[in-house]
This record gives sequence, structure tokens and C-alpha cells, in this order.
Amino acid sequence: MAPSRDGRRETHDHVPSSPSEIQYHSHRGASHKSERDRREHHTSKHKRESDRGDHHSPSRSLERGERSDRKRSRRSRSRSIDRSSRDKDRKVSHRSRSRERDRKDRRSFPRNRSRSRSNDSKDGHRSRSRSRDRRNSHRSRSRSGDRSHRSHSRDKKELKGKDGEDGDLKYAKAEERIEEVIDKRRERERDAGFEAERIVERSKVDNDMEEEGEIHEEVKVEAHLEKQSEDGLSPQMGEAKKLEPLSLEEILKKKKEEALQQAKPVFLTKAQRAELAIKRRQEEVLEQRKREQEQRKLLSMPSESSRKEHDGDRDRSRQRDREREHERERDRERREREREREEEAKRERVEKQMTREREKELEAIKEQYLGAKKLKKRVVKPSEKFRFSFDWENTEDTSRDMNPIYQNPHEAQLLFGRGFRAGMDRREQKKLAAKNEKDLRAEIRAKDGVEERPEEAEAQKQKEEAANVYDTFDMRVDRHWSEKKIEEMTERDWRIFREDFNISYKGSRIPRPMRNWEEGSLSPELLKAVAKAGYKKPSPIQMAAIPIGLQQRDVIGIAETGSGKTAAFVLPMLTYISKLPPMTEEIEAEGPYAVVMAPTRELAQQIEEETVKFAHYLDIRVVSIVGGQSIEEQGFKLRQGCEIVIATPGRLLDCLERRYAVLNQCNYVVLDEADRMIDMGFEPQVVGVLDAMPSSNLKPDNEDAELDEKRIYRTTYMFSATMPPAVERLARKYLRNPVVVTIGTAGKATDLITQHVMMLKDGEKLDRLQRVLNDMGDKTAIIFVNTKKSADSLSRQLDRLGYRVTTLHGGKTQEQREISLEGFRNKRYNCLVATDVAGRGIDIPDVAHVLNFDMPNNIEQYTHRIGRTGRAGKTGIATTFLTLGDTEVFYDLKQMLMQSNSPIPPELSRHEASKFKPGSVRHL
Ligand SMILES: Nc1ncnc2c1ncn2[C@@H]1O[C@H](COP(=O)(O)OP(=O)(O)OP(=O)(O)O)[C@@H](O)[C@H]1O
Repeated sequence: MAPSRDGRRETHDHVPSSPSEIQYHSHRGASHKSERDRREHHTSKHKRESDRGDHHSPSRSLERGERSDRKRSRRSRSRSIDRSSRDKDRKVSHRSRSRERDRKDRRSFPRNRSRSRSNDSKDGHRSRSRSRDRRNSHRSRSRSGDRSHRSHSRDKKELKGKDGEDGDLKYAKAEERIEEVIDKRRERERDAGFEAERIVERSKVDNDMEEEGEIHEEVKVEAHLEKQSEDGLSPQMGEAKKLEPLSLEEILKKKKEEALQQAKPVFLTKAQRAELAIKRRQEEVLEQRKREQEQRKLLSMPSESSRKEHDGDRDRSRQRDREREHERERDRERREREREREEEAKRERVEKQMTREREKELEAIKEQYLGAKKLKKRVVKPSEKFRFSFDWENTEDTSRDMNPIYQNPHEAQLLFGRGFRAGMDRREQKKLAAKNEKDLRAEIRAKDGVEERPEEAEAQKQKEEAANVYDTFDMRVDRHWSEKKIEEMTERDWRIFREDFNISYKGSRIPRPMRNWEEGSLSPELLKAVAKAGYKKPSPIQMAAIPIGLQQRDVIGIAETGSGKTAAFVLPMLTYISKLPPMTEEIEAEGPYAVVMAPTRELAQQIEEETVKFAHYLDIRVVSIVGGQSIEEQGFKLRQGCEIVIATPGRLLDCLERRYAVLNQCNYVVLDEADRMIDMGFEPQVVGVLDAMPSSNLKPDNEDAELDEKRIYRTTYMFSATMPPAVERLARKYLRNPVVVTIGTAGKATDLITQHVMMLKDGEKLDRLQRVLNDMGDKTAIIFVNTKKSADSLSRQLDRLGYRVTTLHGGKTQEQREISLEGFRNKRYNCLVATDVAGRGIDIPDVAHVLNFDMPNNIEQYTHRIGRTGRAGKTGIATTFLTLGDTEVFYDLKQMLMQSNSPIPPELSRHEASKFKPGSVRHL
């Protein structure tokens, strides 16, 4: 410590400080000690003074007490200042240490090396200069403090060393002076406090400058402690302020404890929980409102400034929001418009409805008072209704091949000049060339006397075949269907085929007709039987009906008399039965598999014969049940078992009723000459028989319904040369989706029969008959009469005239009928006088002439009668004696003759009855 040059001034300016105070700065423990020493010193001094006070007045002693108190407080104050400055020094040094640490840390991170290095150097300078400043200020402060203390105590000693009243006065002055010094010191201390604050501020700024966000927690704590210590400089602070600052560990511990305290579960009462929930909810609501307000504010007036504040994303999102809002607005408007439109339409509808109702009401009133005004129904003319369509397909034209003129048309020969003769048919040329070659070779061989070798013969045959084969050139003229294989048949060919045989169909899903027996999918046994019967080619009805029958389809077959209808239904029937299990003892009690009904016994027997003929190679038994024979015998035959029963409807029903027969397994029914059966009044019997059959196997009514191939359905056949409306009624009831096959024109007599009609008087008939029979020679003829009596009478007359004549009518016994027929068949008799019993179905070969001695009373019967001739492709003559008593058939007969291009006698054609159909209204 440098000695002062002016000791007096020094005494006034400085209060001498005790050595114990200096020691306090150096060591804390020592400071306590010095405090104790000071107290002891002070008490001893006080004691000395009080001892000395025996010599002084009590007021004086009181003054002294006050002064000592003041001194004490001053001392404590100075001590606290010292302590705070000491603390401050310690903190500063601590801070510099932490900075040093930071610097080290930064050095370890090369990324921030350059920056940290410069910072470090700056910091180092700064901290060094700061610590230097601090040290200097502290040193000066402590020095001045020491000096003042020392001078103060010296002054005291000097004053006390003087005696008496002067001394007291001087002391009082000195006291005042001390007071002044203390005040000054206080000011200085305050300045020092400001200085400390400044330092803290500067350190803060430094820290900010160092690195944002990298403020160490320690530094923060340090700053806090520094602040605390600086606050502690205030004389108003109590004992609590003097507490030691917490270390970093303690702070962390405290924080951890706080966190633990917070993490501990707190058990709240229900009321508390509710309160908390309400509070939370309120906060949420407030926040929500705030957000909404903000949004609204943004949407309502997006100010320029706010737009600047937000970045591009926010702008875009806002733009999107606005667009969405616009979209919603547009939607709302659109919906509004639609609603308006709907309402408008609704209003219009209601208005229209109202006007319509008003109009209706008016109409009703008008109708009531003025009468109804009925609109005329527009009549569509038949010419308009059935307009002929001129659209046609080339394939529909079937005329070309029909006419021989078109078969070999004269066409330009493209190979003209290449060895072919112009205008010649190439096929013909080829044929001619082959023929010429053949003839030439034969001529040469004959001249040379050489026989034809087999190779040469084969080569020649091939050439001839090649000549017949069409080449592409020849294909311009198509071949006839008969020259084609079934695979080559076109639709046009089938059409020509049908036209050739006058086949016409009515129905759906009709199978192709069979052109020959081989194409008909008949069993070999049946084909053998057909061949044995001498049927080389199927007849048109057989061609058309057999394929349909083989598919178990119902068929209505209408074909001319003698066209082979019997085989048309017998062959499919046999095919069907041959597929069923053989009729054993177990199943024969259930009845036959098939039933054929015919109107007459003769016809039934004829069908039986025909069936037996075809079933020759099949183990199928056929039984006929006809009237005139023993029913018991027939019942016995049935009990023995058979697959097919051929019967007249009356006798069959009789058998069924008597339980001689059952039809439990019968699924195949043929009604031959069905119209005749109905004519004869057998309809109830026919129906009775049909009803005795199982109905469960009837086909579905629906035309398009597919049939189960594995199931057996009832198949019904109806065959006749004529089909009157009564038969159609029966057919509608018992047939399911039938195919109607018509050969030629229904009811029309075959063209093979030449029809003659003679207008005679009743008395002229026998003479004319004789003439005809005489012209006929040895040929056979059937003479039809209308009654049994006339049949017998005529038969007798003819017999007397020398003709080989026999009679057949219903009045004869079955035996007589059979003998007569048998005799006529065997040509023992060449004349058969018969009633209509022989009119239907009776097939007697080689009947050359049919004579209608009596004209039948309906045209169908006429057709069937004349149909006993001209059968199976043979020609025949039909002569009819007409009288004026037969006017009821004049019209139909005339039509029939016109249809068949037969001569019409002038009496008939002129006759009024031939001009109008009986029963129709005659127009004047
Ligand atoms: N494909 C055929 N080839 C040769 N002859 C046949 C053929 N089919 C049937 N016939 C013969 O023709 C004759 C007439 O046959 P069928 O009696 O079956 O004719 P139909 O049409 O039933 O006559 P109707 O209408 O008078 O009853 C019979 O003698 C029969 O043998």
C-alpha cells in the first residue's frame, strides 16, 4: 500500500478499515473469525468506555450509545458491500471459466471453428479486459475502504487523546464529518451497484452476440445469481437475501423434484373434475371463436398488409378457400334455379291437368246437351293392309332350274378360239368328247379284234365321270338338289325340294325332310322291312313326317289318298317302341305302348297288316281290336301282352270300360282318318280313349319350351286326306305344338286320278255303268253307292248281268265283309259294290276305276272314294254319276273339278247350285 503524501486529507477522505475486513475478502472462514474478534474488541472497548463513564454524565453515555449503534450499522453495511463485491468477483471468475469451457467445446466442433475462433479471441480479450477492470476497481475500492477506515480510527484516537470539553466538541464535529464521509461512500457504493448492473447487461449483450440460442444454462443461472447478489446490495434486504446461491446440481435436483411433483397423480374430487372440464371447454370454445373471428376477418377484408404478411402457400390456400366458397355459392345458385324450374314445371303440370279436367267437364256437358260426336273409325283397305312386298332374295327364286330353257343358257364362251365350239355348253362338250373317244376306241378295237384292257376301261370310266363333274365354269348353272349330297344342300335346294314334292309345313323348329330312306335315321331292321315292302323311295308325306315323328313331335299329316300315310306314322311309331324296354310279363299288364285308332274295321285291319309288315324284324306284337269280333277273345289277346293296339274307337273304349285293356304306359297315339271318326260320331269314344292315357306325359303348352330328351312325352299323330274344322278342335285339345305337314292341297284329289262327271237322270245310271264297265275290260272297279240297300240291289243286278261282283257294307257280318274284301283283293271279283265303309283308307292295289253310282253328300267323301284309285303313284279313273238331286255338292264338286283341271259338265257349270256355296247368302 503506497503511503499518502497528505496524511490530513487522507484522514478526511478515507475511513480506515480494519485488517479483519481485508482478511474477510481473502477467506470466508477468516471473515467469521474477524467478525468475532471485532465483536469482542467492540465489547471490551464498550466496557472500557462504560468504566470510564463513571466520570461522565448519563446524557453523554446515552449519546455515546446512539453513536455506537450508528457505527455498528455502518459497519454492517460496509461489510455487506464488501461481501457483495466479493461474490461478484467470484461470479465473474466463474463466468469467465464457463466461457473458457465453451471455447474449448467449440474448438472440438470443426464446423464452427472459424467463427468460434474469432469469437473466442474476442471473448478472450473482452473477458480479460473485463476481469482486469473488475480487479482494478475492486482493488481501488478495497484500498480506499482501508484508507478511510484507518483515517477514521486515527481521527478518533487523536480526538480522544485531547482532554475535556474541547474534545467532546471536536468529537461531535468529527462525527458529523464521518456522517458526510459515510454519505459519500454510500453514493460511491450506489455507483458501484450501477457498475455491476452495467457489467451484467454487457455480459448479456455479449452472450447474445456470441450465439443465439446457444446460451448455456449455467450462464443463465449465473446471471440470475448475479442479479440476486446485486439485489442483495440493497440495505432493505433481510436475512433471506443473504442466503448462499444454489449450485447447478441443486437447481437440477430442484427441477427434477418439481417435475416429479407435477408427474405425481393428483386425486381430484368430482366437483373439481367438472370444474376443470368446464374450464377446458370454455377455453376451447374461446379459442375456436377466436380462430373463427380471425378467419372471418381475413375473408371479409383481406387487407394489403395482411396479404403481404402471409407467404405464398397461405395465399394459395386462401385462394382455394375462396374458390371453394365461390363453387359452393354457384352450387347453391344452381340448386336454387333447379328448384325454381321444378316448381315452375309442377305449376305448369297442375295447370295443364286443371285445363284438361275443365275441357273434359265441358265435353261431358256438351255431350249431355248436344249429343255425343263419335269419331269414325278409319277403315284400312285390304290393299293397304296386305301390301305385297317386292323385296325378295335371289335365293328365293327357284324358277330358273325348274324350267329347262334356263338350265343351259346360251352364254358367252370365254374359252372361244381355244379348241371349243362357240355357243356350246362345256359340259356337253366334255360329255361329247368322252363319248366320241369311247366310240372311236371301240371302233379301233373292233377293227383290230383286240379286247379292251381293264386299265383302259377304268381310264375311260374316269373320263366319263369327270365329264359329269361340274367345274367352276359350269357352276354358273347350279345342280339340282337330287345331284347333291346332303351336306351340299343349300336353303334354296331345300326350297326346291319342298316345291318338287308339294310339301308345306306349319310350325316351329321343323327338321329337314329326308330325301331318301338312308337319310331318315331309321333302324336297320326297319330299313330292311321297308326294302322288303318294295318302298324304294319314301313318299312325300313320309319324307316330311318321319323325321318329325322321330323327334317325338306331334304331327298333323294331310296328304292325298294313297300317298303312303300309313307308313309315315307306323315307322316312327316302331322306332319309338324299339327304344323302350321289351314288353315283359311284369309290364304287359300296364297295357300297350302305342294305340292307333281308325274309323273302320277294314282300315284298322289294314293298318295292322301294314304294321306287322314293318315290324317283321322287330320283336313287336300288334293286336287289332275291332267290332264284330269276340271281345273276350280280344281281351285275352290283350292280356297276353302287346306293344301296339290298332282299334276302332268304339270297341277300344268298350275294352277299356270292361277292364280288358288299360293304357297306363301308352304314350303314342295315332288318329288315322280322324275327320271320318268325328263324322261318324265317334268323337266321344276317341276322347274317352285319349283320356284313359296318362296325361302326365303331355308336352308343355309353351311353343318355345325345350323338351327334355331323356323324358318320354306323349306323341300324337293325326293323319287324313282332309281336315275339317271339327278335327282342328280335337287337335287343339290333344296335340301339343304340332307340326302341320300338308302334301299338295288339303282335300284335293291327287292329279293321278282322271275325273269324269256325268249329269244323268237316276234311270240312266245303270246303262251308263254297264258301258263303263264294259269299256274297262278286265280291270277292277269299285262302285260306290250311298246306302246298304242300294249296294245289295246294284250288286244283284250286276251279278245278273254277268259281272264278277261282290258287296261291302256295314250291314254285312264281319266275316262276310272280310271274305268280300279278300275276294276283291285277290281279283276273284273285279267289281266291288260298296258303301262308304270302303270309302276310306282301303288300299286295294290296282283299282283302275272308281265309279260313284251315287254322288256322296259331301266333297270330302268324294275325295276319299275316288282316292281308292290312283294310289301309290299309279294312275286311275274316277267317274261320277251326278243327278239334279245332288245340288248340295254342286259348288264343291265344280271347284274340285276346276282345281284338277277336269272337264265340268255344262249342266253342272251352268247350274245355279254350282255357283254359290250352300249356306252362303245369295247376292242379287
Ligand atoms: N314309299 C312307298 N313306295 C311305294 N309304295 C308305297 C310307299 N308308301 C306307301 N306305298 C303304298 O301305297 C299305297 C297307299 O298307301 P297308304 O294306304 O298308306 O296310303 P294312304 O295315304 O294312307 O291312303 P288313304 O288316304 O287312302 O288312307 C299302299 O299300297 C302302300 O303299300
